[in-house]
Amino acid sequence: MDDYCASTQGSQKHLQQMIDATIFHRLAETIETRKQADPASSYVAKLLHEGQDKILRKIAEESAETLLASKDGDAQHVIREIADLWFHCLVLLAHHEVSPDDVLKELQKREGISGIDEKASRKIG
Ligand SMILES: N=c1c2ncn([C@@H]3O[C@H](COP(=O)(O)OP(=O)(O)OP(=O)(O)O)[C@@H](O)[C@H]3O)c2ncn1[C@@H]1O[C@H](COP(=O)(O)O)[C@@H](O)[C@H]1O
Repeated sequence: MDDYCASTQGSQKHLQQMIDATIFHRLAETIETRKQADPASSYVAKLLHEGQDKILRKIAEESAETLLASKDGDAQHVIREIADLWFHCLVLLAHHEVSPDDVLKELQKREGISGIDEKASRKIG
């Protein structure tokens, strides 16, 4: 039993190390450091300094550009626009003092729950 617990803890630690190493987390850490940076030398600091409305405008802009890239049928362009969109969403999360982990945990909670079933259960209540 002790061996089992040790091995489970070992794999959980390994999993956590893998999660910590993702670009989402590295980028979120960089964005966090930019809260103290000079807006003249950092794009993220500039966005955070200009505030929520500027960040939301960028998200709306990048969403529209994603839509246009998709309608053009250009998958590589879609990838670049979604990268812009996700990046600006990470800046919005930092503005709200929350981490990408909170979003990942929300997705994890929904894992395996069909959107069709979830919607139907809303109608019953
Ligand atoms: N991943 C990104 C990233 N993706 C996109 N962008 C910037 O997001 C902007 C996208 O907006 P647009 O294409 O509309 O460009 P724009 O017209 O110049 O923007 P606006 O003047 O309208 O605000 C561009 O300036 C891009 O350079 C990014 N800027 C920064 N990062 C990451 O954030 C880190 C910190 O950046 P700094 O804070 O600038 O050091 C970097 O090391 C990168 O890892």
